[in-house]
Amino acid sequence: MARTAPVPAATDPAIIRNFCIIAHIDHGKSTLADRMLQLTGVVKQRDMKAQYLDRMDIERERGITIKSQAVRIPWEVDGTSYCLNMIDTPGHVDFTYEVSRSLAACEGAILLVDAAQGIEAQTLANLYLAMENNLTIIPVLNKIDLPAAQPEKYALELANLIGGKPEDVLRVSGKTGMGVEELLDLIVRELPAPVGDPNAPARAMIFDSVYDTYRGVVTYVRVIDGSLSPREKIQMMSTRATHELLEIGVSSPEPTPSKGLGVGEVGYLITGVKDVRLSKVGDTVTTFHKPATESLAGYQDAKPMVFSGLYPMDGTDYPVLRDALEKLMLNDAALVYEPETSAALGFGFRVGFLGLLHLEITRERLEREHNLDLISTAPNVEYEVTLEDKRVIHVTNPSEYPSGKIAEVREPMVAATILAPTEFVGAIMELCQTRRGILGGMDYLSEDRVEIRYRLPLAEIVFDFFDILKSKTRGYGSLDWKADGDQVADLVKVDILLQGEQVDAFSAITHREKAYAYGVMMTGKLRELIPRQQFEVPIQAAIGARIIARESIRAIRKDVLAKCYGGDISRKRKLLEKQKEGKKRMKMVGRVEVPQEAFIAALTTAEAPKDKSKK
Ligand SMILES: Nc1nc2c(ncn2[C@@H]2O[C@H](COP(=O)(O)OP(=O)(O)OP(=O)(O)O)[C@@H](O)[C@H]2O)c(=O)[nH]1
Repeated sequence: MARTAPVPAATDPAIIRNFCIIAHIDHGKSTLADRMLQLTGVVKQRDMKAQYLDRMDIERERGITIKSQAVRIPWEVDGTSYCLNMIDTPGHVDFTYEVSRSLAACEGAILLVDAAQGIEAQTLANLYLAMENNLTIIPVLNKIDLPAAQPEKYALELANLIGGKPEDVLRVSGKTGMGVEELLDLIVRELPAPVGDPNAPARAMIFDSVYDTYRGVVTYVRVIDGSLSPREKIQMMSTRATHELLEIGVSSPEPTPSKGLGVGEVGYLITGVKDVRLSKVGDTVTTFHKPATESLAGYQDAKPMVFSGLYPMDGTDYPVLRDALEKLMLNDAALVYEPETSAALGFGFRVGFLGLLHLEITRERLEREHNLDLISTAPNVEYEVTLEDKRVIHVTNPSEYPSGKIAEVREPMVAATILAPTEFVGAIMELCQTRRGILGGMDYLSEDRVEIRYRLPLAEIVFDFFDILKSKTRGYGSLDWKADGDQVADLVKVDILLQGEQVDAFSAITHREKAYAYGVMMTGKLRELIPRQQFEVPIQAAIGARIIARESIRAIRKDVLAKCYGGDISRKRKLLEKQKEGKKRMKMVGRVEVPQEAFIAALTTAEAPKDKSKK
């Protein structure tokens, strides 16, 4: 990596401005950030690649930002050189905690809204987070170069939302660069300079922590009080663990060592630790020799919300999966896992994620970076089960759900915000109602757009809720949610049995009223997916000993030689060999042969089986 001369220790806080850009997904945050880097000469034209800050391949391919980064940008206003620190925030709802820590590192936020789309659910969620952190907000309309842009309409919407005049809403285009210089000027003029006590014991907040193969964990911090210097011994206030500061520096945007970081500054620390868990987002860094007594507010441990079993398609890949998860964990403090076994799927892991996107990204990284083929079981949430003897257990896997003696079950809830054009209100309410939602309130943002708030069980939205919302609102609906306590729920475990044998991978915890629908759906699906055997195979769905749905696969003797007339023995042998090959990929459930594909298809296709009369 290219490194320039060390930057001096401690910049005068009066010339520092720390800001982030907050926006709904795809409203152009990364493009605007790129344009700023280019305009200020931080990144040379020839080095510019689209979305400079999105470093991970998957991020770039999917066009989403997962990990935040901070970049120092010089900008001159009225003859004074200012030092702007731009902190990039992840844009997806799964990473709300990381967003909130990035915001806490700033004094101000650019609230970026697509001038052709208007305010969306994450615009609001991020705005509320920024307000909770007392940030100064600069409203900006982006993509005004688009023919479909309606700046007048949405400037009014924004002004109504945060107070102020529509004409004060800046209009820019991250694509053409229009308005971006004015925006940089506005950042200097409108945002307050950081304040802190330079003589107090050091306190710096970690807002990001990433694992780098060559340098170990790189920790991004914002100094609140005091200062940090190279070679100093630092201490993490949550764990009291101490590390030596091997390198300290700023990103501009390549890592550039500095002689220290003072009040209000943003930079990175390298201590040689190899596990991001030792340097957690939200934690306070202080020095060992002059430790602060009080850590900064807002620290919390990442809490997994969604659990899924991950199994290698090929059982011999289990050690590869184990090593891959171990490696990934160094890079992802939110990931938790433990080994589990399934009679149907073999050896695997139960993995906890922040949300569905986190699950998808993790799975994709495992498959891509470690060349693995994986099966993931249907995602579920964590239930708190109180038994009759008062013992409390936490269930993240349906097969661990106790079969009786349950006093109470509690399920996690979320507060969801949905934004959509008013014509879809009926459809959205219907969807939320069928998902056991309770309407919290409704506000009109403008004549034709409405914000609807629901309290919903997390289990009802983790799987396909967003996709259905999108299709019911013809793509216009947006969703954001955050954890909102828990509630007592009437839940049951539905088991699926093949010829009387329970298949653990298909068990599900559902609301009592939905158990029947799940049973019918799963038995129907399996009837289509499992090939006929030489005997009849009953497929049943059961709650405890009570059968709630039943299908059966009729018996057939599959004669692979039927097509072989004539006496060509070598051809016959080939066919028999082929049949044997196929058998290897079969799993035995009791006497029933189930192709691996049937498991995967049953676990991955969410929709109910097609009309059976066609078969
Ligand atoms: N016409 C036009 N298109 C833009 C502008 N800014 C961004 N885009 C396009 O909008 C899409 C999304 O832009 P990104 O910069 O990736 O959006 P983002 O907000 O960073 O997305 P996330 O990282 O997923 O939150 C891309 O296809 C951009 O090319 C703009 O000013 N004008």
